[in-house]
Parts: sequence; structure tokens; C-alpha cells
Amino acid sequence: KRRHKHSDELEKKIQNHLTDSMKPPGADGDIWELFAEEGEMKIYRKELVEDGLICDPLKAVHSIGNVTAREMCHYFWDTDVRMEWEGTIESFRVIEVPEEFTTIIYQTHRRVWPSAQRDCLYLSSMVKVDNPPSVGDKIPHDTWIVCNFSVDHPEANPVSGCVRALIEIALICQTFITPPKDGGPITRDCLQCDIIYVANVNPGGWAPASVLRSIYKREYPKFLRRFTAYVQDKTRKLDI
Ligand SMILES: CCCCCc1ccc(-c2ccc(S(=O)(=O)CCO)cc2)cc1[C@H]1C[C@H]1c1ccccn1
Repeated sequence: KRRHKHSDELEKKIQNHLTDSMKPPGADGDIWELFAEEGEMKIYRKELVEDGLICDPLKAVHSIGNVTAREMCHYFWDTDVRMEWEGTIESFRVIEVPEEFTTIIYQTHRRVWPSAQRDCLYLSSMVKVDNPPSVGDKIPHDTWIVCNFSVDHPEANPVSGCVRALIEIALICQTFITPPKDGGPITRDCLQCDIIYVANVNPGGWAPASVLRSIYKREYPKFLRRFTAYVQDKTRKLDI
């Protein structure tokens, strides 16, 4: 069962995301504020201050056509394409690959004046979910999750001056297939991918609440727009 040092912690976090993060906002009785909405994309936030630091949890739901859950999670997890869609990281390094679909990454984020620069050291794992909870009455064809959470590592060799931000992030994707009415073959046009993205970022050190909240308000919608467009573009059949 224990495949690497963080196996148990990873399993527990995935289970928590599948029970808690897959619930629609508000189902947990919490008050989520819808702060951005663009078509199917809805982004919610909660105000949370821990030890004087702004740790506002974020939850985004989205649904896009023509891609599968596995493709969405693959492009989110695969560091080979990270800089093609990530807009706020300045550099990153894969520190360790504990197992095939699990990496440990050190990354620095672009400094946002007047705050100190932030870095993150986290484990990133992509997992196919076997017995997914079905949301509502739709039955998913498959469910994939990428779970990113902060860990320690002796070889991080951090950039001096960076403040270590702590992250708990998950991208949960489900593929829904609507076979063509005429009984023809299933094509990309029959695919719909439902996405849930949850992010808990602790900035690790003081930063003005107004600065942090404006960064999040700007960066999360931008990230979701840019990342989903990137995957649809990468998977689009070549225009013949
Ligand atoms: C003064 C700034 C304090 C907070 C800095 C910070 C830390 C981590 C993160 C973060 C770390 C990982 C992820 S991910 O989803 O796992 C993808 C892989 O990179 C996502 C966001 C972001 C930000 C802040 C750039 C701000 C920001 C906010 C949303 C989106 C992008 N950038």
C-alpha cells in the first residue's frame, strides 16, 4: 500500500477531495461567494484568515466539450507542458519522481510588489478514480484527479529571499459521453468534461489583504480560461 513516503497522506487527501470537493458549493452548509462567472465557468471563494494570513479557499466548477477527463488531468499534471499554460510561475524544477504519475516540484512565482516573492514545494499526483461518486443523476464514463499538496524535501535548494507558500489543490475531472442519436461512432463532439478545481493557498507570510485578494480575483479566472482553452486546442483534431 505504502508506495512512497507520501503515499498515505496522498490517499487520504484524494478521499477527502472526492467526498468534500465534489459537493456543489453550499452543499457543505458553507457560504461560498460566486465571484466570477463566464458561461459554464463559475468561481467561488470564501473569506478565511489564518494567523493573520489571507487563506481564502477557492472552488471553481466548469464544463467543456470535446475533451476527456484524462486529457484535462494529463495536461494539468505533465510538467513538460507546464510553462505553456501557467502564467504566474517564474521557474520550476522536478525534484523527485517517487512513482510513475507522482512528482515533487519546486517552483517560484513571479514577485507581486510590494510582497516578497513566493515559492512552493509540493507533491503532484495524477490518479484515475475507480468508484467515483456520481454528482446528480449523470453517470460519468470516467473520473480523474490531480492532487497537489505541499511537502518538505531535503533537495529543494530554495531561491533565497522567497517566502514558502503552502498549497492544497485538486483538479477533479469527469468525462460524460452522449452517443450520437444515429448510432454512429463516438467522436470528440460526444464528449463533455465536468471540472472541479479547488485551491487553498496559504501565502506563508504577511501580504496586504487587498493585494492578495486582487491577485486571486485576477489570476484564478485567467488560469481557468487559459488552461481549458489550452487543452481544447492541444486535443483539437487537425483541421483537414
Ligand atoms: C503574494 C502572492 C502570494 C500567493 C502566491 C501564490 C502561491 C501559489 C499559487 C499556486 C500554486 C499552484 C497552483 S496549481 O493549480 O497547482 C498549478 C501549478 O502551478 C496554483 C496557484 C499561486 C500564487 C499566486 C500567484 C497567484 C495565483 C493565484 C491563482 C492562480 C495563479 N496564481
